[in-house]
Amino acid sequence: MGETRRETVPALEKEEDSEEAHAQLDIWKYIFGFVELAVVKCAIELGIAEAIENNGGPMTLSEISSTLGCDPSLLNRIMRFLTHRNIFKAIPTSTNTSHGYSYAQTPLSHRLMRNDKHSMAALILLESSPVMLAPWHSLSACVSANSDFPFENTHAQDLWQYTAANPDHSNLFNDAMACHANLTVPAIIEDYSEAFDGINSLVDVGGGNGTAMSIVVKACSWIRAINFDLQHVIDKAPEIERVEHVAGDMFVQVPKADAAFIMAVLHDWRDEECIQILKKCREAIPKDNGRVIIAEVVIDEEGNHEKLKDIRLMLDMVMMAHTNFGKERTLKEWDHVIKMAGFRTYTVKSIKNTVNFAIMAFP
Ligand SMILES: C[S@@+](CC[C@H](N)C(=O)[O-])C[C@H]1O[C@@H](n2cnc3c(N)ncnc32)[C@H](O)[C@@H]1O
Repeated sequence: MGETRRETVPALEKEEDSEEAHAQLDIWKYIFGFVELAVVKCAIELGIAEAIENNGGPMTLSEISSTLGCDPSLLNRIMRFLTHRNIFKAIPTSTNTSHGYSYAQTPLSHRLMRNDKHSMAALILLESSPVMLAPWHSLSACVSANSDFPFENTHAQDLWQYTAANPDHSNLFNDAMACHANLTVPAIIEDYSEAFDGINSLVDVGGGNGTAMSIVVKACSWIRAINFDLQHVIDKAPEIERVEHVAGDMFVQVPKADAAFIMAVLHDWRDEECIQILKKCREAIPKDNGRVIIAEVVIDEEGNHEKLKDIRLMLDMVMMAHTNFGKERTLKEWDHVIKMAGFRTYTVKSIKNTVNFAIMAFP
């Protein structure tokens, strides 16, 4: 019998092989990265989650397709894709004559409903709209030439001019921001209620349609709130008890209050503009015991929570595509703008289950 010889594979070669194998699979994520967004948008537009919810329980494919007026074989493939990603749950059902599935809601599918308290539908519809997708095609031109801004290059106006001139897009944008507020503000109140202690009046700078302040005044009955935004946004804002809507320009003046709240606004602007906005917030609050509550992402260079870090880095890319100079900031970058705006001191607190932090700045 001949001797069997076993070659020893050097560790480095093994590692390279495994990296190669991972790359071969991982690259598909990037080739078809858009598919998840497109199919989820399709599910929202069809109203699949609403149909199951209105039914009061799981539905078979033929029940969903007849309710929605869809082609059953195409819908079957959509449902197979969505259940594979745990967006809906497929429950095996069998009768004497057939085998199949019933489809049930999951926490993720609830987020695809337009009127659910956890709805993210408007945010998905905004990000998947042709208006917001088109600028991504100009990202490399912007980075290499460092001149053209993707959104402005595509639409000949910046995001704020575009929303002012296009009421439908403005409505979609404000509804999407309301989803963001519904997600983030209760989390801040839950995790950091002290932020609102001792405040009788609060102004939300760039508050959109007032969703954030409607949540705050409900949770903190002692607070009277001002929702401050551009005229065309305020014109469409619904009436909210104990919330006064005020139109204006945050670069000129912010309405006076005991404290200012500013969420997902500063990341739209470059440092010089941020400093200007923060100075206007500082002027709006009392010198001795006022505070500005900044709800924003902090990019953690070290990154100890990979999933959240990934979302924060994606948001930074979104800022690049949709604003002229906007960016998500590291703690060092926040330190710079807050100090340059004349604040004496500040605290930073991460908010559980959200990508946001609450930075409290004191004049
Ligand atoms: C990204 S949205 C954030 C909305 C809201 N704070 C939230 O987090 O859901 C930015 C907001 O800033 C408002 N904004 C932009 N420029 C402004 C200005 N010069 N003065 C006041 N608000 C402005 C926009 O209309 C928009 O509502």
